[in-house]
Amino acid sequence: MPSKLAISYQEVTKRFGFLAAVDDVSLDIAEGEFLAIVGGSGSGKTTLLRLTNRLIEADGGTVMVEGEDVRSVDPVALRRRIGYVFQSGGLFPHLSVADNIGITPKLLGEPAVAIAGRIDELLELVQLDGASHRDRLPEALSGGQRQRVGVARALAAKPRIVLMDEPFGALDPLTRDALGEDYRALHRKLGLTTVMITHDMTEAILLADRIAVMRGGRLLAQGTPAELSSSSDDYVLELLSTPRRQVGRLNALLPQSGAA
Ligand SMILES: Nc1ncnc2c1ncn2[C@@H]1O[C@H](COP(=O)(O)OP(=O)(O)OP(=O)(O)O)[C@@H](O)[C@H]1O
Repeated sequence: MPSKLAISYQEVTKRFGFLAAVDDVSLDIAEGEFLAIVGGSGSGKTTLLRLTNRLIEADGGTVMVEGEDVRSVDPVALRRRIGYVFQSGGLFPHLSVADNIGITPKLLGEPAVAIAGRIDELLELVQLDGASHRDRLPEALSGGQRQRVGVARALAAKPRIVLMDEPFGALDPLTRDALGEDYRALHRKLGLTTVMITHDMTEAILLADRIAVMRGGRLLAQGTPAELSSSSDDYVLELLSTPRRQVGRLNALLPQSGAA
């Protein structure tokens, strides 16, 4: 069944000097989809994300968001429509948790009472206890808590699209796993479209509906994990084989009756 597109990259190119950081990329992301972008360092993942909300401008091709060419949309208005979660949370260090979360609604001129209610709702949504967290500064939070606040802030203006740049990369594996699962549940519950960059193919397979693989600015392959496993590209197959190799090694090293 054809679904509406949340984002469509059409032959998009972005150069920095002689380097094509994003090189002729065409990719459609349907509304409600969870897409992971996987690729090595410098493969163009962040550049592609930043082209989506006009943090940078394409040199060639077209980026469409919800049916509109982003060039025809005011960049500030566009950014308020699209949530963005940074690797390190990207929180303002001098603002409390509540003020960090409420900053976009405040800039949009929403009444203070509505913003306070929204902050409570968002803290609950990302499973942080409001009473003990809302007045803290980011420095008084763990990495996982900071990322939860980062997600709450990205959702504050009720975006339908959320872009995430390695949101869970700096966390310990257990927190990372828990946060990934929690975010996936939020994505479903709120009917979001999510584009998440990750270095980790296992995370991509576990969380995303579809995976896009980038290398040297090019989109090498895209599809469900099952579709990617029939790719003819060696790099894609190598990336996909990593989780399986890890499972094999773990199974060999851990006793079968070990903790679940
Ligand atoms: N503002 C910039 N000026 C010059 N070169 C840039 C700029 N931004 C990115 N690049 C270059 O473009 C290429 C792609 O960078 P990008 O940040 O998109 O990669 P990435 O896949 O997100 O990498 P990582 O996983 O390390 O974050 C890299 O070679 C990078 O050095």
